[in-house]
Amino acid sequence: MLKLHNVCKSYEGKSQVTALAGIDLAIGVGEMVAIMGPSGSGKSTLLNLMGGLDIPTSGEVLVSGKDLARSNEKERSLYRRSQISYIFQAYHLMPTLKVNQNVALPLHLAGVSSGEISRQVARVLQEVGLVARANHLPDELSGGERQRVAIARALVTGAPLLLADEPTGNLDSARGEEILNLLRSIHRERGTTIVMVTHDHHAASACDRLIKLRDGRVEGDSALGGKQ
Ligand SMILES: Nc1ncnc2c1ncn2[C@@H]1O[C@H](COP(=O)(O)OP(=O)(O)OP(=O)(O)O)[C@@H](O)[C@H]1O
Repeated sequence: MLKLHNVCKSYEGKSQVTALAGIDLAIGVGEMVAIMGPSGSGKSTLLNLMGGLDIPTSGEVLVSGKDLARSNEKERSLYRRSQISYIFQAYHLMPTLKVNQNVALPLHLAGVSSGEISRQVARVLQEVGLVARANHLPDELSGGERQRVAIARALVTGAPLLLADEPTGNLDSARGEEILNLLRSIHRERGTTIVMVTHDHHAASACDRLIKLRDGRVEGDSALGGKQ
């Protein structure tokens, strides 16, 4: 699904920072992959390149054979809308919209009809166990519930690749476990490919594969059991 060839990313500023220094990786359809590494090792930069939010300084980011690095902004925007969904540590929900409106947002932006939006939103709220909270505002919810809203919003478009940046980073271990179980069941039931950046070894152990970064390079790449 995704192949990176000799990907480098530098940031220009007062001094040049090399965030990624030659990454070679292939991620297959239906994999659930954890990315770990020390602070500053390039994890978020790598996730942004996979999501078409940024382009590398050199190298190729191939999606189904097409190079995102050589695509224009319009093509990358289409890729982001149709292929990618994101979840973040800080949820990034719209505070003035109710749960069902937050989840509906990507479908509104895609111009989907209101009948279809209602059906899809009801379906994903059921999937994440939040039907009873549909008319609540985000600040009336617990952290775990907010992350489940963010997951519902990510699922509603049916994108095949879910990118998650520290999805359990703000949660206690019980709530974190619920989110990991939910991601695992999405992976199993829908076949969604999931790439998750985490600092937490327990979260990583929910995945099938662990990629370790250090100083912008792949330091390790190994298969994990993946909890069933
Ligand atoms: N927009 C930017 N401008 C300049 N330097 C940046 C920018 N974004 C990231 N960097 C630098 O690139 C390197 C990699 O950053 P990145 O955020 O990818 O690391 P990370 O592994 O995700 O770190 P953390 O675990 O702390 O979030 C760091 O040295 C960082 O300071």
